[in-house]
Amino acid sequence: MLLLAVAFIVAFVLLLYMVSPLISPKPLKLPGAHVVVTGGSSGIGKCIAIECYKQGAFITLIARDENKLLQTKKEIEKYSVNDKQVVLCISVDVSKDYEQVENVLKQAQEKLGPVDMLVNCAGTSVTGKFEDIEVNSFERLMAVNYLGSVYPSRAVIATMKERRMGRIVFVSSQAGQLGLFGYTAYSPTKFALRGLAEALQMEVKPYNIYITVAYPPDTDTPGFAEESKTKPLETKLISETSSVCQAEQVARVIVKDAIQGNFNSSVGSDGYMLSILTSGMSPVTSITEGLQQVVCMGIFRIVGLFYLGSFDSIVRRCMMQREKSENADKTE
Ligand SMILES: NC(=O)C1=CN([C@@H]2O[C@H](COP(=O)(O)OP(=O)(O)OC[C@H]3O[C@@H](n4cnc5c(N)ncnc54)[C@H](OP(=O)(O)O)[C@@H]3O)[C@@H](O)[C@H]2O)C=CC1
Ligand SMILES: CCCCCCCCCCCCCCCC(=O)[C@@H](N)CO
Repeated sequence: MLLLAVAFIVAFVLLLYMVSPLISPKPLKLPGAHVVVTGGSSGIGKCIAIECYKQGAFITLIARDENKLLQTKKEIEKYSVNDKQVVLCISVDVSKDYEQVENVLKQAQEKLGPVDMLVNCAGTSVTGKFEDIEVNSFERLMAVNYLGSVYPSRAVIATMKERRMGRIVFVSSQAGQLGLFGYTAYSPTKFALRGLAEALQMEVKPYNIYITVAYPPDTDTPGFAEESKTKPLETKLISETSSVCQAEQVARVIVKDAIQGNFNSSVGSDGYMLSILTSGMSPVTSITEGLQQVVCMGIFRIVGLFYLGSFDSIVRRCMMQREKSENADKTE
């Protein structure tokens, strides 16, 4: 019996080793590469653009607000490593009209060459209780966070396939790995990116194109500050389980994983556990990653159950508090 188990494990490891040449992509070279960053004028997207620019890439920034774009362009240009580098700005809404997105990307490619890496970082959030969130917010978030990632990706994929190279990054969220109080409108848009990424990766892997899904924790950005203004208490308390990250740090990790062609990109120990725990049937990009998933998944589920218990008790406590203060108001 024991022998059989050992034989099975040895065979399994051998099998993993056999397919390893197929699953370890060659790193992308950033110097001289054309990197497009949607949502590149603020927060995580801006830091990703800076990180790539520092490594010698040519950058196209996409966002709506032209002033913010120009201001960011100036900021990024301070980090140039050679005098040929260019930062191009394009003002467009990534979620409105596919043809418009396709056109602006065509223009960007005429100026800076074919896109080597596309980072889909444009996104926004609305928090609140399910019944308090406006119905049109559900639609708007799906449009910006999901379709706003589909459109640019759809517009660059044909050229990437022709060139048999490329990277596409989807910026999801830890809230795209588990559903939490307050995120009924936001989480589904980030879960959707994972489904898109898995299906697309299977299609484009033979063309040497690699997809990365990033799952950042709460990160100190203008978007996060805005979100925090109206966040329910429950969401705040639950989120405090993990600390707020700096955008520079998150960006460094995302760029490193994208260059390497890792399917999964996470930050911090919570991020690591969540990614192992939710790896499901996602593609694996290294043997060590596969082995870590096999070994750790069960243990992390136990850890996760404790987290879920504490989240439930936060939600219950908040409800009781609220009822108490409502009753007090009534008797006054
Ligand atoms: N900060 C956080 O805590 C976390 C954020 N994330 C995700 O990371 C991404 C970036 O977040 P963060 O840096 O906080 O966001 P910010 O709000 O700071 O920046 C958002 C960027 O996206 C652009 N953008 C928004 N809507 C559109 C649109 N319709 N078309 C084109 N551009 C648009 C904005 O420019 P403009 O408004 O001018 O168009 C801006 O450049 C988002 O997808 C977010 O969901 C994930 C986990 C945690
Ligand atoms: C073993 C498992 C461990 C699990 C630990 C879980 C910790 C949960 C904290 C979740 C924080 C929510 C992040 C959402 C950020 C986001 O996308 C918005 N801020 C966007 O603006």
